[in-house]
Amino acid sequence: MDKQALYVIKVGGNVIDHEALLSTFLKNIAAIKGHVILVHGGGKIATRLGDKLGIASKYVDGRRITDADTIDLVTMVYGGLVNKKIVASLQANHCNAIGLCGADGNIIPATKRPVKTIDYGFVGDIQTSAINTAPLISMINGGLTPVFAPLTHDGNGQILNTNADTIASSLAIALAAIYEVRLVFCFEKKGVLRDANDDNTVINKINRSIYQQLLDEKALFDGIIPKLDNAFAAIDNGVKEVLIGHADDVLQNTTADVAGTLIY
Ligand SMILES: Nc1ncnc2c1ncn2[C@@H]1O[C@H](COP(=O)(O)OP(=O)(O)O)[C@@H](O)[C@H]1O
Ligand SMILES: CC(=O)N[C@@H](CCC(=O)OP(=O)(O)O)C(=O)O
Repeated sequence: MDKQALYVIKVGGNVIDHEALLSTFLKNIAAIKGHVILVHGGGKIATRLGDKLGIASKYVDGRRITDADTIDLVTMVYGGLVNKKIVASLQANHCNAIGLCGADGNIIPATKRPVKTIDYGFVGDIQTSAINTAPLISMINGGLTPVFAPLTHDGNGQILNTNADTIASSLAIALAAIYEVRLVFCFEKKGVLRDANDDNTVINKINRSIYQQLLDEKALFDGIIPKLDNAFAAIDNGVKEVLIGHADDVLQNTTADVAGTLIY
């Protein structure tokens, strides 16, 4: 029997932080025909609320250094504020969303990142083979739309902070045996751009050699690099298609006529 399609969709902090963009995006998510898992970030909001609370944010290689105060902050922001607002908004659009983090149903166990030169604190690394897909599959097949906050757990009661792109690609890989998975990264740009400030310079397709070329040309910086690494990890591990595009194009990116950047 042919596998059913599943869209694993990730939305980032710049969209979540923009009321109008987020509202349109969630309307579109609710309109998608077929199975969807939504993974959200929210780094920008956590940074802003942290500043108000006197918890300064520090990133190394795109990953937040997560000390004891910071893990409490991100648990509140990602697992509470952002996750519940998204779920309520999807419900208002008649999409039967259910809010989760990696600890719920033990779906995403993780290991605290070992200290090498950098101590990332309470940051979790995922082993894709450890993901428990059974509760997710029953939710999806039961008509629910799981909405994941970027939090995992160590199995001993400790919540861990895990990058949302990594959660999305790990879930996509874990579910690729069951579904035909398309992973869609949604952000505030039209795709991977030749010139990061010009939305008219979308690169339609990127393979590993083009990726290396773009790195050599210094056309890529900041979060787009780990996003592409997660995209290639997905493609290398059974995910059928990976797209990087604008949040406004999410509906189009669940069709054959895609907008943005295709990773192949
Ligand atoms: N060539 C590029 N094309 C697109 N974005 C780029 C490029 N180079 C750097 N970037 C930056 O990468 C960011 C996307 O990564 P990130 O901030 O982690 O997004 P998100 O929070 O949505 O996951 C963009 O907002 C942009 O500033
Ligand atoms: C460990 C780590 O860095 N976790 C991320 C999780 C949030 C995230 O990924 O948010 P965006 O998708 O909006 O960037 C963080 O705290 O920033």
